[in-house]
Amino acid sequence: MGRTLVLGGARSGKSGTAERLLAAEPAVTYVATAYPADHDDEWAERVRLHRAGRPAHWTTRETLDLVGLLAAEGEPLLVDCLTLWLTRVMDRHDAWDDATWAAGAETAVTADVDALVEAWRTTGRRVVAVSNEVGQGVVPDTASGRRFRDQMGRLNARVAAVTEDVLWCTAGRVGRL
Ligand SMILES: Nc1nc2c(ncn2[C@@H]2O[C@H](COP(=O)(O)OP(=O)(O)OP(=O)(O)O)[C@@H](O)[C@H]2O)c(=O)[nH]1
Repeated sequence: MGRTLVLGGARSGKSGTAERLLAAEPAVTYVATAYPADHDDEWAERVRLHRAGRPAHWTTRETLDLVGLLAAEGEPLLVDCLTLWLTRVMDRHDAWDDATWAAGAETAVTADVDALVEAWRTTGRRVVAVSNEVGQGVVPDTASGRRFRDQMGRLNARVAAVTEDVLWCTAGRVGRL
């Protein structure tokens, strides 16, 4: 049992690292928080390759309901990834615009993040989550980009604070934080 957070940048090897951690499990639920494969052609091809690369006995769930899955008992979960989860939570609450952010979206996003962190902290399942480190590039030139970067950094830090094992992927190599 236990929690593992796998952090890194794009194409750093995060997903493969997370999959290898659970390779010996007899059953795994892969939780895809990304948009469904009909999002666009390039995305559909990526999703197809990811699916083809996963063990055939794994189950795939496409959902944002991480809290529900973490609260339930069951086989290990591989959550890929917290970055798309946050993106879609911000979409759902119309959180990109300054006016809507101030008018209630900040409160709604914060409540969802609080619930996720608490569910992650208290889960009894073996869980591995992948997340992107998005704060090491240039400062985004839009307010919404800077807001996302800040929210993502805080979410990663809050999840890491209640995680036994935090791994860092870069250039296909993995280190332990
Ligand atoms: N909707 C959906 N998304 C999936 C599925 N399998 C994988 N994904 C998504 O694919 C994304 C990860 O793939 P990439 O974007 O290619 O990975 P990356 O972050 O660039 O690179 P790595 O660091 O190597 O993982 C995650 O957001 C997953 O949710 C699936 O079956 N359905």
